[in-house]
This record gives sequence, C-alpha cells and structure tokens, in this order.
Amino acid sequence: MDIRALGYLRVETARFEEWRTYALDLLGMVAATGTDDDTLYLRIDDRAHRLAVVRGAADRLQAAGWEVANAAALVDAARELEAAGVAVKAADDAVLAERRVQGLIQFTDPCGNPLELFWGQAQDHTPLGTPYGNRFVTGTADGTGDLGLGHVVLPVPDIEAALDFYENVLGFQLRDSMKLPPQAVPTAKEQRDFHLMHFLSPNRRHHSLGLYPGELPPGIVHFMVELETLDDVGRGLDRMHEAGIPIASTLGRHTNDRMVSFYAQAPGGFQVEYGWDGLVVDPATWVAKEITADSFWGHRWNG
Ligand SMILES: Cc1ccc(O)c(O)c1CC[C@@H]1C(=O)CC[C@]2(C)C(=O)CC[C@@H]12
Ligand SMILES: [Fe+2]
Repeated sequence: MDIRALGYLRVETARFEEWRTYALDLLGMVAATGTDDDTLYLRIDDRAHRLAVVRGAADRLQAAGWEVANAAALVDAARELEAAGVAVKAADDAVLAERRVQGLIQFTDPCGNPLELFWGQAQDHTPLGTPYGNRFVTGTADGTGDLGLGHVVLPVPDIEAALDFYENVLGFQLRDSMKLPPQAVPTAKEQRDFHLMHFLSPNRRHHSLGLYPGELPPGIVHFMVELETLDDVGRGLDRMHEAGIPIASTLGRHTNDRMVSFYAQAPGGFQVEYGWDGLVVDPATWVAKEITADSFWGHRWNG
C-alpha cells in the first residue's frame, strides 16, 4: 500500500478552551479556518490544517489521517484493506469538505484505533505566522521528503496483530523495537517478562507511528511535533514551565531517532512530545533493529 505520511490528527476534547491556549500559546501552532465552529483547526505548515481539536464529551483520538498520493492510490488502498478483511467506509461530501481533502476512507486497525486515508489536502498559501518565530519540520530541507505532521504513538493491546497490520497491510517499514518492563505496561493483555513496542514509518522520518503494547483510555499515548531549532524546543519548555503544565518527561535524546525532546502533559490525559533533530533514514538500506535504551541521556519520566 502506497501511504506517504501522517497527514493529520483529530482529537476530541472535553477541555476545548484549555486546548486552544495549549496549542496556540504553548505549542506555538497557528489557528486556521474551517467548517465547524466547535473545532479548532491548527496549522503548522502549508497544509490547511494538521491538527483538529473537536469540542466533545470525552478526551480521545478521533482519527489519525494518513496521506496517499492520489485518487488511484486511494482506490488501491481500499481494495487491499477489504481483501485483508477490514471494513472500509467512504467519506461523504460533508466529511471531505470538513477535512479539506478530495478523497477519504475510514476504517480501524485490529485494536480499534480510528484511521483515515486521504488524498488531495488543501494548501494554505498564506505565510505561517507562528507566535514565537518557531518553525515546524514536516519535510526535508532539500524538499525531497514529505515527513508528515510528526509521529503518533497508539495503544495496541494486541501488539502482534497491530504490527502485522501496519507492516503487511498498510506497508509501513519497521524501523526498530524496544522491550518495555511489565511495570511500563500496566494495561497489557498478558503477563510477560517484557512487552515489545515498535516504531514504524511509511517515509523517511525515522518513525511516524509508535505502537504501545497496552491500553490507554484517550486512544493515544502521545504525538510528536518537530521544531527546526533546539532553541524552538527550549523556548517551548520555558512556556510549559511558566504555564504550570506538568512535564511528563525531561529533555533528552532518543537512541533510535536521535530526537532531542521533552514530553508535556496535554489536556485530556496524553502527552505531546516537542522535539528537534529527528533522524531522516533511507528506507532502501534500513535494517530493523532492537534498541535497548530509550535515550542516550535525559528523558526522566515523572510519575
Ligand atoms: C523510546 C522512544 C523513542 C522515540 C520516541 O519518539 C519515543 O516517544 C520513545 C518513547 C516511547 C514510550 C512512550 O511512548 C510511553 C512511555 C514509555 C513506554 C516508557 O515508559 C519508556 C518509553 C516510553
Ligand atoms: Fe515519541
């Protein structure tokens, strides 16, 4: 299946006003226009929006939207999903207009995580006026790689079924895996000596998707947005501290994608990873690995 990138995320929240402040004033995203008054649309690059925060009753992931190149690729993808026994729903015109895309299908992964595939997302050609001069990284500097929004880590209690689905049905490349101790996965389905977590991508970003082998009520463990400079990340950390936002993990550098990042608590019980200097890989030469530590330094998790 020819998926290119993580295009967007949709998050439902019972803490809508808090999210507005969090996304605009702390993460430094930019408010965009959209069709639904009860949705906050957020830009981080030239796409119409990359994050949609939807006013609702619960705090949960509504959709992870993955991009394909064109209409033919979406038709092929729908056919492959159905051949794999996945129920696929085509979007109606209202959904297409709301998402600002030309084609879209909806389905779930084997653990029930809500996914969308789309093509033809609208561009916003006005300059991105970020509040702190911060810039987000969604492509390679030479323009040859669309790296997408960033990455998302999804809870997948059936980790084997999930890995099989993302590798062999969606066609993502496994980049590496890491053993988590049982205490890091209190909601795991079975008692084991360790639980594997996996990192995958359909593009040159080291990972666009993390698979966490347990259950989490918001349906998302964290999402990551990448900033252009270390100072962008440092200033973001200052803003979180000043706003009294709990820092879930201190600044550190990951071993697999070499990202320097911190994790801040987001409204609704998951985290946002704010990072810099993530690894861009060559999929043609990559070999899957096991990492035996999450970070070279830092990333002290709180509670
Ligand atoms: C290990 C790692 C590499 C790259 C990343 O972008 C990244 O987020 C992580 C950390 C993943 C992971 C998590 O998402 C939830 C809490 C986890 C399971 C831990 O307890 C250690 C690693 C953490
Ligand atoms: Fe991450």
